[in-house]
Amino acid sequence: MRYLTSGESHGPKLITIIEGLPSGMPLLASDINEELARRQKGHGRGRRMQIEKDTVEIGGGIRHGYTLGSPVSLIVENNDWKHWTKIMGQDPIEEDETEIKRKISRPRPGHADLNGAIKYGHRDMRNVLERSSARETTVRVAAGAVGKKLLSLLGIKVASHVLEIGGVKANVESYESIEKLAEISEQSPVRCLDPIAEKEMMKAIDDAKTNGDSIGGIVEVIVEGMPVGVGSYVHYDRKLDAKLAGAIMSINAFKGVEFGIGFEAARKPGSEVHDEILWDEQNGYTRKTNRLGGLEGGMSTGMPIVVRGVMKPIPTLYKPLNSVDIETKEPFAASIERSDSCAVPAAAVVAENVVAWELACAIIDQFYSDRFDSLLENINKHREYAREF
Ligand SMILES: Cc1cc2nc3c(=O)[nH]c(=O)nc-3n(C[C@H](O)[C@H](O)[C@H](O)COP(=O)(O)O)c2cc1C
Ligand SMILES: C=C(O[C@@H]1CC(C(=O)O)=C[C@@H](OP(=O)(O)O)[C@H]1O)C(=O)O
Repeated sequence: MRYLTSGESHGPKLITIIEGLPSGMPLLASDINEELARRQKGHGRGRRMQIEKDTVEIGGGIRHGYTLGSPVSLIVENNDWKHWTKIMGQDPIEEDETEIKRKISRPRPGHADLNGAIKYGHRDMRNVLERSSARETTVRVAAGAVGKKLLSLLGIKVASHVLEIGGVKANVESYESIEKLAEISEQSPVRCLDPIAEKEMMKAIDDAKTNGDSIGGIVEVIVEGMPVGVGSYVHYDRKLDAKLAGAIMSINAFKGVEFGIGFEAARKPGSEVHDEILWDEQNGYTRKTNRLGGLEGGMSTGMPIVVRGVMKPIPTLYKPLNSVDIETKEPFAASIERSDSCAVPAAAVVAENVVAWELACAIIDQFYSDRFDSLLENINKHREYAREF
């Protein structure tokens, strides 16, 4: 299964085409819109989120609430486009339209601007920033929501929460159930399970905004119900942990990823890292602990998958950073019009959906069928086989 996306941040629309979904899978626009609305929330977002109200139009691939097995195309309109029709217009422009032609020649530190301009030969860096913007995560979430729907129909649940913002850590040792975790994080303006940390996180975001600064954080995605043995140890590009790490790292501003106890493993002896194997009649093989986050040898262990990602602070700051104008080569202090001061809560939703997509792809690869009903049958047979192994 794969998807491509197209669209610029202030262009008319964002589009994704998903190929490889089985036929006969229930799928509604509302399944996707729910995830899109979740991505738009969170304390610390800028004015753009008040302009947009992301919903999908289904361009093809679905009939009467079920997938057809043909490519599914999803389209999200940019409400902001109406303010940008001249600057982002697709037709050639006249020589004297200087206002519209004004080029962005000042690269913003921390963005794709300078490297992208050099790579593609753009002297107007708008040609870079429009596509490198995290606006594109809208349609990545739309595709991820389809993956998440497929997983849920197979009994696999995905949820996320925020562990840290601007150095404020949530005190979360355990969670009651994945449903409860999803419910509590959904109610929090920063998607945090710890009510004390939640308030401190919100204050940290407000302080950063007041100071013209920005802050990052850590998000955690948890997956329950994955069958054992998905992914593979036999070749590098079939390793499930590598795919999940790539998916997290592909989110704008993400700079690190870890599974289970993650980097802490470097500081502990093996006896405190590896998960002892247990067996009982009802469940088959399980683990005494889940320090390795549900992954061993590039495959799922059947325990919950626990993956975390680190988001750097938003690079566009009201407090200007120094840069160099590519036309004059003169230094300047970057000034900006609008930006998020913290997008960690929104990024948790993005992380949840890119993880769901990757797992859905791995499941389709392994239990392949053109039909959803036999995909479900294949996975259930595998679950039974693993239990009796
Ligand atoms: C949900 C989300 C919202 C973001 N909003 C902004 C923003 O308002 N302003 C900004 O400068 N960067 C924002 N970013 C981060 C930039 O898109 C990102 O840092 C930039 O594209 C450079 O990519 P890199 O940080 O991965 O190297 C956001 C990222 C995410 C995931
Ligand atoms: C539009 C979204 O996020 C945008 C991501 C972003 C960036 O540079 O990544 C910059 C901002 O764009 P704008 O300058 O239009 O306000 C954010 O609002 C979104 O998440 O839907």
